[in-house]
Amino acid sequence: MKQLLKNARILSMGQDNQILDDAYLLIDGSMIAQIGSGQPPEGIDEVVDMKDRLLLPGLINTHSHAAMTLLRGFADDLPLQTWLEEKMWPIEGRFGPEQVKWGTALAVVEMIRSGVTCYADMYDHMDEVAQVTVEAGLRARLCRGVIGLGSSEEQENKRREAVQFARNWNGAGEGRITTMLAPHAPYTCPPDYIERIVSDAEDLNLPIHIHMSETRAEVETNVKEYGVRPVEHLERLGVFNRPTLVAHAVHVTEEEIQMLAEYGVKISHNPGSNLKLGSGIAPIPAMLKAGIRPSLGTDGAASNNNLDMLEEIRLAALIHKGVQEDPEAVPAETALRMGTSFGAEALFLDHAIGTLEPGKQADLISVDLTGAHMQPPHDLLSHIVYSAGRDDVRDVYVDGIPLMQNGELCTLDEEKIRYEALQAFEEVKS
Ligand SMILES: CSC[C@H]1O[C@@H](n2cnc3c(O)ncnc32)[C@H](O)[C@@H]1O
Ligand SMILES: [Zn+2]
Repeated sequence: MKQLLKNARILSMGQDNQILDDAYLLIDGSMIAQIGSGQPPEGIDEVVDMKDRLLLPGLINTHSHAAMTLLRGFADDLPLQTWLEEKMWPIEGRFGPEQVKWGTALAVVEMIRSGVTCYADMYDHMDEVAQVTVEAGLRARLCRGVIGLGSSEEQENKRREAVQFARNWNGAGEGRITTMLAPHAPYTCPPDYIERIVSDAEDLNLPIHIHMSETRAEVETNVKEYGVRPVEHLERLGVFNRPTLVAHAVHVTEEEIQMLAEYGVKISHNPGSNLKLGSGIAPIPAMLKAGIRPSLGTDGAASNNNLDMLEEIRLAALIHKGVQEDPEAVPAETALRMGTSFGAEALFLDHAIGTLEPGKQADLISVDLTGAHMQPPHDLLSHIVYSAGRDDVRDVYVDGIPLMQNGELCTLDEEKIRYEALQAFEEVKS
């Protein structure tokens, strides 16, 4: 089927950031076939008028725990370890497939509404996450996060489950679902366990996703237990010999940044979560100088407390300017790339998504340009980064399929999801 989105303004985020005016984007099947200005092609099955809308690549959330929407506001204003050990892990221990299913569905509604077309998720009961994602039509890189603090039998069961999930779902949903393996963190997985997971990742030819150097306390504990900081620790365990995406990387030195750059390790910067948990601020300007292209993630809704990628993009553009006392620390264009094309690279999907270019999958969003806060419309990239809000997102397409049109969800029953999610939370709250 051929769909024509016409009368639009288009920000492709390809090599340059030029905006096309009075432009069209032709979708053939699941892919972008043509982008141009002026007279649109003929022989179209469906035409959508995008007057007063800016088309741009879908936003890519490279680190989340979707089902944690059920725990939004459950425990605020605590440091990471207390928050995890005393609040999150006890209630997550009572989560079953129903909690993960409806918590994830709620997250997926929130993400689509705020312009996310692809997300990475690390959690438990991942069959539910994958099923919900396929039904919603979103794209995702999914992994069963494993915490190796239990008996060796428990460890092995979780590892087998993670491998099974990664094998079963890689390529599902007409290729929209891909997978990874995820040892949760150096402080929750013993070294030999991480090594076994690296070897599984090699066997399956899949990337690794892991939390790393999120807090100063984590780094200090790692030094006490293993004699080295987390970056060197994971390097010694062979993690970086695989394509790897690390979440956070807040407490990393210049030398460590150099090492991560040399190994081509991908970074998911989670400014909202890091600020709320008081973890610190990742040295993003130094990473950019070293040639790393950091991506952006929300983390779970219990530490953020939303899944709004436009907010993460704005935070990334603002906080580093403040910390560095340098308004050029993270320019607007870089911040938007962190939420789009750098996100695609972080999920090893840049051959398919991240920019609007012929030959790529039609994963795109439209943003309404008529709001008072979007005037005058002379620098639209600036407005997206510094001014737009999630309610400005009007249309969301993945693989050329509309998931939201004119603010109406096309694939999900939002009211039912809201109801079921609250029920699922009631069952586990004590
Ligand atoms: C084993 S599934 C994922 C696991 O990660 C926990 N989690 C959520 N946010 C964070 C964070 O910022 N750092 C470390 N771990 C986090 C979540 O509660 C799940 O237990
Ligand atoms: Zn996380």
